[in-house]
Amino acid sequence: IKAGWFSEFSTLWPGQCMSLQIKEILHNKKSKFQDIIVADTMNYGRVLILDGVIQCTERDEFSYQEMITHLPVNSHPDPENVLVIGGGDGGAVRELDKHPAVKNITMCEIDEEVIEVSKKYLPNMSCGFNSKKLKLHIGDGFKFMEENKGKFDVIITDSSDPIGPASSLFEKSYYELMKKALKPGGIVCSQGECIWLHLDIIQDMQNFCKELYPVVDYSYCTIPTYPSGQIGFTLCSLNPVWPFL
Ligand SMILES: NCCCN[C@H]1CC[C@H](N)CC1
Repeated sequence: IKAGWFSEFSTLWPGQCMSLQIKEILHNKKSKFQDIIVADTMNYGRVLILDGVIQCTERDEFSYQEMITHLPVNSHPDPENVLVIGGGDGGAVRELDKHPAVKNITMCEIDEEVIEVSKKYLPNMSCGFNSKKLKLHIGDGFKFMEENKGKFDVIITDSSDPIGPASSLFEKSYYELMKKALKPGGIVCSQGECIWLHLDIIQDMQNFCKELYPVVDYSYCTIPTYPSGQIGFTLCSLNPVWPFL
């Protein structure tokens, strides 16, 4: 990558790619898990790129971070204890901290270097790490889930794509684990990919979630720098009665 244009090629969106004009590369280093790049762009502010995939830009991240957090916590009558798997840029925690009913935020992020890079270059997102409600764990969300049963009112999986470190977070066994980690009436909200690109993954996830949770749905937001300009959320609730309030 050099100052000029960054193009987001991936087998997950064949035959298309989003490109951003780059003003300056601020960080470019491999962590234990992935390549981490932060760059300053022409008109999206700073961008975080992991293994060549755009994770968030300062200009449009709010669209995704607000939805993935406020959809579940505003669908729950008393979302006191919230778990975030992933979310190392800090934006999800920033949003959760705003909600008066949220008392405890637990975060489990596998790559500590993403947090350090966000603290250094993405202050508008990493401000979330100043939350007094936050308890931070560095580790694998899958393992964390196995060790934390019946503790959470809401679980948010703010992950990258099902290639590399995040692939296990898109499997049925992970949703079985989350179900055990929820309190009665708990709600799950996960980064759910894009209907224009991943309808097969989405359909498969909706089907296996319906075997586990009484209420399963899919929501989406528009976000210009994600592939096809939008991304969705897989929502599951243990409370069978909508609205859960
Ligand atoms: N907090 C941002 C998490 C990143 N979310 C994903 C990044 C990769 C995209 N292709 C899909 C969303």
